[in-house]
Amino acid sequence: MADLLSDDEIEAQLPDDWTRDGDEIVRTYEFDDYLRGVNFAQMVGEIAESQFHHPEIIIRYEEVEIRLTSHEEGGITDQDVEMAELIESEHDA
Ligand SMILES: C[C@H](O)[C@H](O)[C@H]1CNC2=NC(N)=NC(=O)C2=N1
Repeated sequence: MADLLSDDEIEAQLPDDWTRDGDEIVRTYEFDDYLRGVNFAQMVGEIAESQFHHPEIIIRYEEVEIRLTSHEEGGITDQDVEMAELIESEHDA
């Protein structure tokens, strides 16, 4: 079990363009068309499976919202930050 991060730790470790929303960290990615978003969601799902840490993925027209929290711990842990960083690195690839 990972430890819950403090408010200061969350603020310090949150990757650029991610925001905190209560017990979740959130980012919305924009795409030129719907299917690029769908493909991105698939890639996020593959990362989630590899890390066994699963975000909420909301697919909308030309945008995908990713919401991360650690359910078992009941808040934000370094697993969420690590997932956000992995997603960022894949998105920038
Ligand atoms: C039983 C429990 O659901 C599993 O251990 C994993 C699966 N994926 C998970 N994903 C997230 N975001 N939080 C969890 O606590 C979590 N737990």
